[in-house]
Amino acid sequence: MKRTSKAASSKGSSKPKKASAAPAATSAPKASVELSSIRERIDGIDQRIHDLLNERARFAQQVGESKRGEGMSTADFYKPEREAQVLRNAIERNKGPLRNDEIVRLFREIMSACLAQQEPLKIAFLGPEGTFSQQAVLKHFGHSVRALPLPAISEVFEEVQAGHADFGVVPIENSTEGTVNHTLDMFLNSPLKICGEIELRIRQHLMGRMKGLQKIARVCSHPQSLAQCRQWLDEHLPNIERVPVSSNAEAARRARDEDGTAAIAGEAAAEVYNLGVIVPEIEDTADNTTRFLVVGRKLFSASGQDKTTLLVSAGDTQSPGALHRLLGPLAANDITMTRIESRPSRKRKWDYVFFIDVIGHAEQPPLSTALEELRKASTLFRVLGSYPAAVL
Ligand SMILES: O=C(O)C(=O)C[C@]1(C(=O)O)C=C[C@@H](O)C=C1
Repeated sequence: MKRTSKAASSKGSSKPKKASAAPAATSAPKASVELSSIRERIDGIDQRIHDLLNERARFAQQVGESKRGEGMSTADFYKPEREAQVLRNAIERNKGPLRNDEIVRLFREIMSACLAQQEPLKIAFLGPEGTFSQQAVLKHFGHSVRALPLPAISEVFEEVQAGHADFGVVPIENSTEGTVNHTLDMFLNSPLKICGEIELRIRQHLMGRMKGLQKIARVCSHPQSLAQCRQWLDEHLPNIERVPVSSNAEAARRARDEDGTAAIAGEAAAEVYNLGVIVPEIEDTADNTTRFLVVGRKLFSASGQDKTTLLVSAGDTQSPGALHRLLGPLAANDITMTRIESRPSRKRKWDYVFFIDVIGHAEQPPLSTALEELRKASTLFRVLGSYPAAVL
């Protein structure tokens, strides 16, 4: 079956192929000698890695001391542009056998631990524990941070703005279901800046305390997740009630506490709420991915591969050529636009603002030149942030 083979193949592909077994009786003593000598080599390498990790940590400490000397605060110690460069360098020199995503994960954790020596960053996210937002926090900042779950996207913005958290992580769009409008609308009135983006492959699992599909009376999940699995639900559970809830973690909690309730959520929720996965990977599109934004209080310098998000308006949206006036300066300066989204301005009816993502950093040409021209052509112009393009 499609689902079973997908899960099996993703596991199988990461396992190294074993050499075919040699005859047991004669080769066993030789194999154990080989094994112990290989393990000796591994112990020696571990010692070197360990020494190098601590040597690296001491240098990172020195960087921290010099930053402190310049009067910087905890949030200022974090340098997303430098971290992106370290990770891109790691990918570039990687010759395997470790995969790029594993190498990136390991170096991410090393930087996370090095930075936490100075003081762990506080990262607010849309909770509770076990949500995809939490996974995004750990993917981007590593495990040596203090992750603060909050009940609403607006509270994530508020906590960062008030300085109670250094950064916030919020979902912005899903490759199957599109924009998270609530997040986009927060930028209309918030002074916060975008400091990073995170792409997370979303694997939705059907989970519960029951074994098969027969005992399921209702399926709970966040509306976005229910929508990402619509076709699968239509096909396999057509007459079962779908209950939208505030988060996937809340759905998992209900599946733990209520008879007949199953949840759609990620692996982390199954672990936190101690549920069995009934059917893995039920999302309708195979590369289902959510993009998250990191929000903070200041702008960062260029990393070499950056994106910029703009909030613009041309005044009367319904006048001839209004959108053309905004996009003209981008086209004239060869700027690549990766996304455009219109939202009600919330000032007048049928009046719209545009959120535009482009390739490049706002302070570097050719984008800086294009933005000067765009500023003149618009009635509302804000750079919401320039930030490193997601590394994997
Ligand atoms: O290069 C710096 O500015 C550091 O603080 C060092 C380091 C690292 O471990 O490489 C740690 C944290 C920063 O976010 C970026 C890089």
